[in-house]
Amino acid sequence: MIRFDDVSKTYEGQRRAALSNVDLEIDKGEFVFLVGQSGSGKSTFLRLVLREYRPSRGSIFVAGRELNRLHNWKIPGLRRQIGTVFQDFRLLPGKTVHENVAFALQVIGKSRSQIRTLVPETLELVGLQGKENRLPEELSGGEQQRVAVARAFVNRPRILIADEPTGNLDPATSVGIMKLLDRINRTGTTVVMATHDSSIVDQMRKRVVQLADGSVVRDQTKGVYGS
Ligand SMILES: Nc1ncnc2c1ncn2[C@@H]1O[C@H](COP(=O)(O)OP(=O)(O)OP(=O)(O)O)[C@@H](O)[C@H]1O
Repeated sequence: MIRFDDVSKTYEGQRRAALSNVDLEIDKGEFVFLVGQSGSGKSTFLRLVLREYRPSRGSIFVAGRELNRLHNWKIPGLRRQIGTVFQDFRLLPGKTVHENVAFALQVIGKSRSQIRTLVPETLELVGLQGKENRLPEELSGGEQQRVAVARAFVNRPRILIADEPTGNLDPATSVGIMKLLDRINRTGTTVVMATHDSSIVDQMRKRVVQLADGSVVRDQTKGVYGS
């Protein structure tokens, strides 16, 4: 589903590479934690998958596409296959829970009848039924992150990318969000999650890829946070 072939990325004006010589393959349906110290290259990896940047060297394949060869006009099509969740939720503040999730479908041209089915179904999946008409400010952090997960998943993407999704949540709430991501993963969606949350990684026992200074230094099935 995602393959990096000898990928390096040096940002403009930087001397040191943010990623260097990364070879990594993530199969369909896998759940992978990306760990490593701040600045080790986790977000850079995720941003390359989204084609927010191009690699300086090497090839990246995502959902059957070689990203170096992807025309700019095909980038929205790529991103439709990839749901994203971030630490800071990124909800639209003036819109209700229902509107936030529906908006993700409107922008990709889904019909009103599809939206009428998919949004309630997904809000139920994330446990937010009954809260459809609330505004983000009327929700707890954990609930806001559930909205963000619903928005990322409502289109049933093939890949879900999560960058520190539990970074702003307390431990009990974080466990709830992880159960949700696990459930989404069990539907066949590939999940790649960058995190500093050692207890979550240790509890879940999924594949762990560790980066250090832009290189993969550990790739462990059913891994733990620290080696
Ligand atoms: N837009 C950018 N321009 C220049 N350098 C960047 C940019 N984004 C990241 N970097 C640099 O690339 C390296 C890797 O950063 P990256 O954000 O990928 O790390 P990270 O592992 O996600 O860190 P964190 O855990 O703090 O989010 C760092 O040295 C960082 O300073």
